[in-house]
Amino acid sequence: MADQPLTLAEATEKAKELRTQLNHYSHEYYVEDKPTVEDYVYDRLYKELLDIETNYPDLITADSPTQRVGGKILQGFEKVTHDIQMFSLNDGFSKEDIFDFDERVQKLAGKQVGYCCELKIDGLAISLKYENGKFVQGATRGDGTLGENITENLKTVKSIPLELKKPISVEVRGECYMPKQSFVNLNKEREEAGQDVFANPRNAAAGSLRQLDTRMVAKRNLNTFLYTVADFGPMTAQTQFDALNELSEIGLRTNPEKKLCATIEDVWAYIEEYHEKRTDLPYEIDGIVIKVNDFTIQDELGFTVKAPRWAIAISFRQKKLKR
Ligand SMILES: NC(=O)c1cc2c(N)ncc(C(N)=O)c2s1
Repeated sequence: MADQPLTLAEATEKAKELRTQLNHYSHEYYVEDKPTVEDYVYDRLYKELLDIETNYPDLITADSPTQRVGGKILQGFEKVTHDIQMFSLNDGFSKEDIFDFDERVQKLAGKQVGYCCELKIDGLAISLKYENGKFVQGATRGDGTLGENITENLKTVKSIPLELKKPISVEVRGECYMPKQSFVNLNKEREEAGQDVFANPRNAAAGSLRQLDTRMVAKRNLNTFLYTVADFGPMTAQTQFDALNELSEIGLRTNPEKKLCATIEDVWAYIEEYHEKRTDLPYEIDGIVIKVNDFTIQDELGFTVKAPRWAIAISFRQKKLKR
């Protein structure tokens, strides 16, 4: 005999249980890249939730996984003012530039300092605001002060949690990017459809996030790595390396290739290592970001008009690293 339809009370309880389970599986798959169930298990639970929401539309919540597929046609993107400026980085292009940076830092800090080294993801810089753990606003960098509100589009990016693991209010920054394979697949589709192809994954990611039809964005398989805490809220990290771990603990996706380097020689070894490895990565990088690890020293060094004195980016734009 066909299952008896659920009462509203049963449907409410079951929908809550399914949302929790599906969001957990989604976190494992999209944020941790370590799924513990097969796709068909996820799909079966998803269909069960979709059926309940179809019968009881009032049970649809903002953090339901069914809301990730988009469905809004936006009229445009409102402007967003970044209360905390999204700064740019000074660029270095050679080993000499990196060693000169270290010399300046040591002189200003009055001692040798440790560095947190991270891959420079070739995507689009974004800022994410969470209030009491709920995702409330996503914005582009824009000119660093004025960006565009792309919240609805970022809600379709599966690795951006709609709710953090802790009910805290924070603002974090990172990169939204298109994985290399997704870029190849998208351009193949576009070529077969007689459409212009994207020049590179960065343009493809930027073009995708500019779509006014959120259903289109949902199909582009965009991803993220978060790497900066703008508003710490109750977060307690005192160093960049710990902040990255704390971002991961609250449910945000961070890049696993980070390294704590005690000397600039170790930093240079990391740069050479990833200059070699970059073609094997499933996403494009355009360099390495080197930051003074200790936040107290970062605060002491401060900023020039346009960029922090405590960080530098080395570009991989040219094929050979200038040693
Ligand atoms: N413009 C910037 O400040 C940054 C840009 C980027 C980028 N594209 N990828 C990674 C990082 C990072 N791990 O800090 C930064 S920082």
